[in-house]
Amino acid sequence: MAVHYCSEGDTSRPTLILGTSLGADTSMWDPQREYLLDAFHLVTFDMRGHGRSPVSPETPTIHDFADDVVWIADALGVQRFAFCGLSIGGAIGQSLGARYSDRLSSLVLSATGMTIMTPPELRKRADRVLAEGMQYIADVSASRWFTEAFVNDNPEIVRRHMKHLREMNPQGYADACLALSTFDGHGSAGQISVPTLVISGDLDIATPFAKGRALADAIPGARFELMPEASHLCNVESPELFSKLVKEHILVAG
Ligand SMILES: O=C(O)CCC(=O)CC(=O)O
Repeated sequence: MAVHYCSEGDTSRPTLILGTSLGADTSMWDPQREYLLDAFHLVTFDMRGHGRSPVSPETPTIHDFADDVVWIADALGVQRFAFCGLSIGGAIGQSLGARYSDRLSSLVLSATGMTIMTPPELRKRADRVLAEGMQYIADVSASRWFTEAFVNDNPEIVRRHMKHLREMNPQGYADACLALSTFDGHGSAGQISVPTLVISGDLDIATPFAKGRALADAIPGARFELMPEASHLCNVESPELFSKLVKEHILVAG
């Protein structure tokens, strides 16, 4: 389906599409511009029901979100692209890797796993935001997304992320929770044939790094990198290291 996207930089460079976490919008990738625009044509997008994208006409699956990424590439006239996704964005990356290897040059799967949380937890979250709105999830998310040190040192950045979460459409958030609740990459990870890097933060409680390591072990030839003193939004907490890992992996993969 048609979703909102931003295309930046020199389109003659390799295209890198960046997929956000649950409850985030394209601004999640602002810290990467400084480090990645010199090497890539950068594309960011809002998932269905997030940011400026419309809510899905039906409850989406992770494959639907992945199909939207291919829709964006088609709309831009891009045949082959690299994809980097974080958390639910990493689940979307797994779907792309297993189903669209002809379109992908390489993959980075960050702060993610073959499953994320449990189906009952995700269904409960979806029910709760639909009943109560986004405030409750905004209240608990700062400590799940960022280390305590980052929250203390960067109150304005954390406030901006929580504001977006609080103000987003509960239906869009609930739909993405339900999509994640039915996703299980155990059966498909072995089918991913593009060069893949898995990145985890060592202090991530939302998607603990053991999940990232297990994902890397399940994908033929995948490499695993553990980021120190980093939590879930490790791209925001340590933009320089995160971007360096992404850039090196994609440029070496070619
Ligand atoms: O971030 C995601 O895409 C899914 C996991 C999540 O929502 C992290 C959290 O529990 O806040």
